[in-house]
Amino acid sequence: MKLLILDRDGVINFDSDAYIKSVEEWIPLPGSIEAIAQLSKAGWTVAVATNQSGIARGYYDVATLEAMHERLRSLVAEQGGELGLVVYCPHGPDEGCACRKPKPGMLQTIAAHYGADLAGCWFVGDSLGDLQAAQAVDAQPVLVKTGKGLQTLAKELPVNTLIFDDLAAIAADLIHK
Ligand SMILES: O=P(O)(O)OC[C@@H](O)[C@H]1O[C@@H](OP(=O)(O)O)[C@@H](O)[C@@H](O)[C@@H]1O
Ligand SMILES: [Mg+2]
Ligand SMILES: [Zn+2]
Repeated sequence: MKLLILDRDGVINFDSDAYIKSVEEWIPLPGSIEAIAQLSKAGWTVAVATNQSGIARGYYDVATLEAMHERLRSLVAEQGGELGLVVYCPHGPDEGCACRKPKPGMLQTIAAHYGADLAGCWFVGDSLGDLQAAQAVDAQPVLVKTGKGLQTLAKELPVNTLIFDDLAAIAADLIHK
């Protein structure tokens, strides 16, 4: 199956060092909603794997987080597309969970949900941890220059990392391949 997995903050929406703490603070990056809709209309299943330590830190609650994801889902639907499974890690960095990136737990959850193989599956992120999570399960690490992407570009990346300007460029590449 054509499965594409996306990080959320810095890939789909603007990120902030102060965390994205409300639906009002959750603002799509230019072209990202259209990109997801076009991919889904072209037969891609688009899923999301996002760290949300703001939950553990008490910055926002699960209901607020899910309202953000409902907003995302409805915006994609308005463009005629369909968003797939959204998986989040609500834990803090010191909790030792299995789901927080760079651990690949969320990618594995998504793959199991769809009965899909992660080998070579594109996982698009803006942080090194996203790329490392992909690498851990032989998925294809893909870096975008939005969000924290330009800072990440200056770090030592997994050798096979693909680099794109933004999610719209990824959609154009995958749809017109
Ligand atoms: O990029 P994704 O995984 O969708 O979500 C990242 C967010 O959960 C937040 O992750 C935090 O990292 P720490 O969780 O504090 O290490 C910081 O980088 C915040 O700026 C960022 O908004
Ligand atoms: Mg991110
Ligand atoms: Zn977790």
